[in-house]
Amino acid sequence: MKAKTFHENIFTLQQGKKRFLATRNLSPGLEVYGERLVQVEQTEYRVWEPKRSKLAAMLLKKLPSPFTNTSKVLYLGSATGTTVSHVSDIVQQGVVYAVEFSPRTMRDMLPICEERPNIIPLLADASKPGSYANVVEPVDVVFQDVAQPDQASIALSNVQHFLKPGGYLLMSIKARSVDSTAKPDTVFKQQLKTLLEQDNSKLELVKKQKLAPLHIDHLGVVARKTE
Ligand SMILES: C[S@@+](CC[C@H](N)C(=O)[O-])C[C@H]1O[C@@H](n2cnc3c(N)ncnc32)[C@H](O)[C@@H]1O
Repeated sequence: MKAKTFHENIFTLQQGKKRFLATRNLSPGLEVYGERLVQVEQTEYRVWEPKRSKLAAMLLKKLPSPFTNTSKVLYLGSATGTTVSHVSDIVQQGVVYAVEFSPRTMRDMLPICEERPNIIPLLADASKPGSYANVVEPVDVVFQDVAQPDQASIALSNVQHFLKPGGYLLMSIKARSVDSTAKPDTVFKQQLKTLLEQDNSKLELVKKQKLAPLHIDHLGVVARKTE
């Protein structure tokens, strides 16, 4: 098995003709959700399955990754922490503020936070950023995967509260969660308009890319805050 740097703490592992995306394990010896651990030379990696993670799919689809080893990240829609744990691997010296509004789901993520001190769990509604403004500091990256009808507005209000100028928003827009009757392309256009064309948006589009076939009717978006 060979490990090749993909970006910062993100790697591709090559075994014969098979390639896997993986992150460097922040908690060696511990898996988080049943993912494969792979040792290459002195380093342990956690295999990151793009079918289970919109963020992994976005990176594989060549959307740019703004993460560094020290990034501060606001993660909206953390669910049980599957992808959050990989972000925790990627920003080893940084911090991940992980927002989830379902108490049951959040409860499943808490054991992960005990092993990973760079994750700060926040039981909160991402559409009310003021409710966690006393905890979250200005961040380098906002990642959003809440699958809600008002996804773009939720992303925008968090960007306005927390994203540093020059920072990046990454989001996955799920067309069917916004409007299950409209054509996905119509939904994507309308959500991008909300995100980018409001007077106070201050976001410029860097790249967008559909995530099919890994995630059907999802659009991955990367935007940069201009000021
Ligand atoms: C598609 S799942 C996220 C999957 C996760 N990002 C991953 O890759 O492991 C969406 C999550 O967002 C949460 N969610 C939806 N609306 C939310 C809101 N307004 N505030 C906080 N969490 C929300 C849901 O409870 C659900 O757990």
